[in-house]
Amino acid sequence: MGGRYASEDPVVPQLTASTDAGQPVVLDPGRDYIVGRDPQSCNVVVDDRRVSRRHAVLRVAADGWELVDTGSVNGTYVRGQRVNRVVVGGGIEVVLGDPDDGGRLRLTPVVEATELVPAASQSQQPYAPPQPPVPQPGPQSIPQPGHGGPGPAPGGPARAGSGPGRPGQPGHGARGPAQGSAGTPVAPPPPPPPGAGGPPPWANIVPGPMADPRPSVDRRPSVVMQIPVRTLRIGRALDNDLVLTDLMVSRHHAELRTTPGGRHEIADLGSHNGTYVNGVPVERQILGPNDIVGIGHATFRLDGNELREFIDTGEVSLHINGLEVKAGDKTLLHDVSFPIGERTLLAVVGTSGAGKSTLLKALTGSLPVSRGNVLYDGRDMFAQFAELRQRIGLVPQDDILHKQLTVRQALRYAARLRFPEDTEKSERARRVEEVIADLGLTERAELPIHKLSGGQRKRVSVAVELLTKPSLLYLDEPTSGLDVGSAGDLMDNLRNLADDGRTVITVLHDLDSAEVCDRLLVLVTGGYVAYYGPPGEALAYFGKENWRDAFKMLNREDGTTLAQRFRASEPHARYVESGLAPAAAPQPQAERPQVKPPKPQSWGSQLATLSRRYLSVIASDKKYLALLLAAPVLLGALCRAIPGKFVGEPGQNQDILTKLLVLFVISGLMGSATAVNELIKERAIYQRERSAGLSVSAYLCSKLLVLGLIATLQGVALTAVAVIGYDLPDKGVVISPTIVEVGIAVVLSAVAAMALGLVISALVSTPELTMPLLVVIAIVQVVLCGALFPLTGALVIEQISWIAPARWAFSAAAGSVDVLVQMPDKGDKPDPLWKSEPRVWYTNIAILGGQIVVYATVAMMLLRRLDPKVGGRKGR
Ligand SMILES: Nc1ncnc2c1ncn2[C@@H]1O[C@H](COP(=O)(O)OP(=O)(O)OP(=O)(O)O)[C@@H](O)[C@H]1O
Repeated sequence: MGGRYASEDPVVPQLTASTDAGQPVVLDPGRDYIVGRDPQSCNVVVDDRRVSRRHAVLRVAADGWELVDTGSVNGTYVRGQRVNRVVVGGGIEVVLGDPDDGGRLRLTPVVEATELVPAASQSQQPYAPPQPPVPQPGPQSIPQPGHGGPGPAPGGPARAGSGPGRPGQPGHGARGPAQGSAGTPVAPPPPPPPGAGGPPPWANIVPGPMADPRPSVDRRPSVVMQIPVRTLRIGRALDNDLVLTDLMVSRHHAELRTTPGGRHEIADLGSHNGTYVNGVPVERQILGPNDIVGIGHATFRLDGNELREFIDTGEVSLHINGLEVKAGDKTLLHDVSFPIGERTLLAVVGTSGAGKSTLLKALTGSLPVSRGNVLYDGRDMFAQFAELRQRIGLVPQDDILHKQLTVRQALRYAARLRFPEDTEKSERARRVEEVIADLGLTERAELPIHKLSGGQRKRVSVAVELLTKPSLLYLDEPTSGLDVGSAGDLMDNLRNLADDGRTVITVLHDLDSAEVCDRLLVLVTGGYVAYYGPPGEALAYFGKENWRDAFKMLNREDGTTLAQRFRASEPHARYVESGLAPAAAPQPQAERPQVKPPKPQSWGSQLATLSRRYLSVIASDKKYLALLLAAPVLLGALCRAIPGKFVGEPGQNQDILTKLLVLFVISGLMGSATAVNELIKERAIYQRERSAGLSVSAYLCSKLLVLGLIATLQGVALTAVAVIGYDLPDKGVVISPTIVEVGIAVVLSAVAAMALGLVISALVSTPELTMPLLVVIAIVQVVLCGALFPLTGALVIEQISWIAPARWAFSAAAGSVDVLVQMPDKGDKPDPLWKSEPRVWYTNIAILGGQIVVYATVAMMLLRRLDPKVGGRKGR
């Protein structure tokens, strides 16, 4: 069996207790051990005068080994915090007698050496070797209990503290090392040797017990401490009373205060990621006995005079109960229920249009569900989504990367955006290097992402998501487009990520990749579950020899029938029913208000980071940069090539309208062309970052700022090349020399057209649509600028022309160069906007400025419509 320890006890391991002096002591479960200064009466001696003679006791409790302070004078400390009781979990260091330099005691569960044996011996003797099911026609070939069946079902016999967990890890009760504690690394199960027959060794290991539906903070707290009489300040900085070494936590995050009436209140100290009570962000709130406080990856609960703390290191279970998703009258998912244990890799496969992406969207809160719920570590995920969304990582199908940046640059910008503003550069850099190493990207860290292979690029996307240490990692078809080798490597990476202590759920189109998964969910048309269980048993369940035949059958048969058949089956009883918590019956849910994601960074900081990243992206694309610089020069020269002057014989200058027209068509086109693709091409990045707290306005302003700068430089260059050297009136309408006035109109025309380009970019659903729309804008600008025919009094056309930046920019410049004086009088009614009067010029310029604001606002509204409607569920 997997997870076996040196002890006879199937669950609780022996414990090594080591101090700075003397030999480590190995303790067997089953009796109590006294820790203290007195060598006569103590089993574990800590030789320090501040340690009490009999200071604490070490023993096995329901949640594994615990150390309980037995009323010592100077106290017991974990990470500087005085504690009454500590759960050892995967290993912990406690300090006795003084928080800073007291006697150190390291407690580490003993893992048998055979747990870490190399692949060959593992594969010969798998952890819980199932007999490969014998494929036989018809669903009756489902393996029967006790006939080579899998290990204990989720929530069944493998209950907390009474059965094996995942291979190579301690039993449930012995898990959950506190963050920052000296956890014992456990080797993931190795892959089977090439060519080895039968299911892989992990195929039938039931991932984690789930029978106890209580949250981990109740079931297996990492630390239990006395609530201090005074205020307890919680945060990342070392000067806090309770230090959380978690980059999602602000330096001074929250305070637990004792009120004069003896009650306890949690108060947020202006943290970036928020303080939550029962999943809802609070500024301050009196705590009741049932309230769960969430701060970063930590949860707290008051229990009498004790404060229980649990650090979510990723080892949490998930129960999906009766999920139903509707779009209008159409039901996209029908009663989807399954449990997922800790450290599980789940593959979601199915027929085309079966609802795989819909399930992922529902689970990540981007699509409302109409029935059912999801329990994350025993907590209603949708009700507490504001807090729990921070534990979710999502790798969409499209890469969430700026491909021009290097791997390291992309990760550093992502870290800057996702971690609280008060994180040090060095802290972020450390985490970036960790994920680079974890994903095997060290060799490629300085390469631009576009030079990486598809599989490597996907790993960078995964690395971005891992920055914040999510407990749940979702991936949408990560292997699509990859060759078999790269897909296999990527799946091995996912396998390792799950083994390292998180739940990984991936949609797959390729069944070959699913073999390394613990569980397989097969969805069929209509959003029905046709199978949930180990991948190795699926074909036998369907009574087919290969997946081609299985899918033929799944496509042919009705979804309701397949779902009914599965509900009546042995795998359903074994892998679904027994794993669902008793209180998990599907419930219709009331509508809940949407809670905005926390903003880890202030608006200004986001703007600065986004603008810097955008500039880096442009600067690293040398060809694009060269084009941006060359365009105004070449097009300005073209404008110059048009015969005629800006100032000629009064009443005789035929060409002035043409020259001005071309000048403003070019400026408008340049402005729109740079912007029209900008939002649509990075929509996947935007949507992912948005759900992680990106501000829409900061994002849009970063585009306006950088593109506005480009448009300004291009407008100045265009004016210089096209106009310098020509005679202009000595004085402008308002500003002299006149070329400055013309330049202002050109620049504003380019910037307003850029903002209009952003509207289009936010509006379209695919990049292909932008080019036709760009052509439409260009033509509208030409026709409606006023140069081709008189607009004044032309009903409808005149009003439509108001939306064209060229209409106002052209008019402002026309006033500056005295067009009404220059052009021949053809008897047309003179355009009142062309008058060389300050009031008219200011009006033209002000409307151009207004257009920039209006177009930017429209683009922002269009971006906002991409936000998920609710983070969780909607009313029926
Ligand atoms: N907003 C919607 N309104 C109506 N039907 C929808 C909506 N979104 C998805 N659907 C339908 O729901 C079904 C499931 O779609 P989904 O994209 O989840 O399937 P899928 O299994 O991921 O498909 P594929 O494997 O082809 O990507 C499809 O029939 C799809 O047309």
